[in-house]
Amino acid sequence: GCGQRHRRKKPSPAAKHFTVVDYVIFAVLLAASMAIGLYYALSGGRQRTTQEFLMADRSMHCLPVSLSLIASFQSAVAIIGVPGEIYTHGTQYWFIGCSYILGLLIPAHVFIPVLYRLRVSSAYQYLELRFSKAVRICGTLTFICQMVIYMGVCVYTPAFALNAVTGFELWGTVLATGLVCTLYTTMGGLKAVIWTDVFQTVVMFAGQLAVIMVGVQRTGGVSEVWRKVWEGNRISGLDLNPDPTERHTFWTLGVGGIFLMLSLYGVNQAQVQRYLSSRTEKEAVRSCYMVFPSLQLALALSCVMGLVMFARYCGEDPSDKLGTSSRDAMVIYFVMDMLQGLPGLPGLFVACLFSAALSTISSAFNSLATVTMEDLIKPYFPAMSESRATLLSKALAASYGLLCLAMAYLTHLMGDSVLQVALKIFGMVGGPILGLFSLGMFFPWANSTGAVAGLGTGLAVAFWVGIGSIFTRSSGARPQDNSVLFLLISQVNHLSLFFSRPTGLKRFYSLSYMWYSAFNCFTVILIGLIISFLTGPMKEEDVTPGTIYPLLGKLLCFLPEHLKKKLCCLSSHQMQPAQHKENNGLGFQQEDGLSQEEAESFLPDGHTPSVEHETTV
Ligand SMILES: O=C(O)CCCC[C@@H]1SC[C@@H]2NC(=O)N[C@@H]21
Ligand code: NA
Repeated sequence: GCGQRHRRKKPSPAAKHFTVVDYVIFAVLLAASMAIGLYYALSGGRQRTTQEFLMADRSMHCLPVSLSLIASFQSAVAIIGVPGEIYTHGTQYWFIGCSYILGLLIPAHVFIPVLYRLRVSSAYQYLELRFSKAVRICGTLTFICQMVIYMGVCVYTPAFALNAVTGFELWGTVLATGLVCTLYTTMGGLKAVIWTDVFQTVVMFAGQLAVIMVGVQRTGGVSEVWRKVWEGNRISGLDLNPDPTERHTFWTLGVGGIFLMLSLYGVNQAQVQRYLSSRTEKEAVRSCYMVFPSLQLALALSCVMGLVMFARYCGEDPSDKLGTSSRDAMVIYFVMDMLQGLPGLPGLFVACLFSAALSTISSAFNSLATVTMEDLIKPYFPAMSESRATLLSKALAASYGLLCLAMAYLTHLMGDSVLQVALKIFGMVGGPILGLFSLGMFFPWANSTGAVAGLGTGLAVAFWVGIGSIFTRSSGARPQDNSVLFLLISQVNHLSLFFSRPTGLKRFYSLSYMWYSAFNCFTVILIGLIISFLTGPMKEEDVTPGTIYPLLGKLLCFLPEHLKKKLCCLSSHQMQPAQHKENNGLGFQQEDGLSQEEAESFLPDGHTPSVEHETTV
């Protein structure tokens, strides 16, 4: 127990109410977001071209880009799910912070240089350059599925949690959030999405900080909180258990988490679009570096919030007070319990919750509209006028908004821990996409057949493990017994009993969901290489310049040049040098000139330096 010195009075019953001030603060958040959307709809180029609407005229500075990068994948799921995780299982999850080092360095020095120099708008254009149009379409469709499901979770989470505790109108909130977000994204384009992300990230941090400060103060101060948390052994040590079915260890979080980060910050369209909207490549790399401290802060705030919550309730089960055993709803209960009687603070936390949700959903809308436009429509309608293309992009953003509301309802049927649901989605779908890009960038022999076969196998295995894990109770979220999904599964349960009889398969299903990204990534690469060699590997000269990252060359950089050339059978010219004015290897003219510093990177005799020197880490 917590060694409580005195019998604490039972917290007041669950029904917490908002004062008018709280609703006003929530309304101010929505209005401010709308205002930013309107501003960018009426200023600059007034969102008349897809270059502006989808790529922010490639003019962004690193500060807004870095805050927008964090906001894109830090939604209400983390704000609610992480404290619930720490409350229940202790601070083991905090070790995911170790994965942020390589999880951001590799995107900064591998993925950004390759993708930025190809001057693409959609990350999946890379797949056409490296492989074929078919591979690009498969990548785009996979990304669309991933983000549509993820969006549903992000819209549903804050509304559900608030409704469970405060009676906050559930579907009215989902509708309000979805509509406001759709409006400012459709009106203001990527510029509005990035600047609302900046504003919403500030609100998000402020809300969490307020809860922590009031919570510590009301739970008897820092030392009292530390004592209770320590005695409740919620401070987890370094768990070096190598067992891959162990849910959270240093390996699943610190190493498995790297692949999760690479799938998000390396190849996910939402993040790639932000890198590509930067003024120069160096600005994009800088924004990636700047993500690190803010991401660690976001992680720390949500973990500390979980510890303060533990100090307050000492591991008590909330179900009697709340009517649901969901830890996620308990976090809201804790917040309302702490902020009760401080007018405006509950409203600030609600604004924090919805800022987290809005900034993620708007990034998803905009990136979905971009890839649909660039990958699925433009190639078939090359003659489409700029104004029609922009109008269509806006219509797409709006329709994705409505689709996301439908997905929110589907989330109603999924497991109970939203954090686990979100991380599983990233692992099951983001992992194979990371594998596809890695196959293309690091293995010159890989061909299109191998890429498609690899992706297909990777997704099939990913869903096999993911769905299978729902049967085996050990590894992850279980749908609530009354949920439709559960009833569906229990119909086939006898099948699963049949499957899960051999321990091997049961162990396979029990793989920690934190390994999904790595496991699925390697499956795609392995199958992709095998099929490529079986169907005739690609030759070095057939590979489009600039689509290969000379991994071998980098790893063996200590070798003398001539040895490297012989060994890596890949000379450094494979890596696209910084683009020259007239042609960017894509066959179409570059809309805008190079930035000053990129232009200066050319040597006086016009020879473009081999990228080796430019991208040395
Ligand atoms: O918050 C969400 O919407 C999804 C859960 C967190 C996604 C991953 S976890 C590692 C990285 N750190 C973050 O803050 N978000 C991503
Ligand atoms: Na967010």
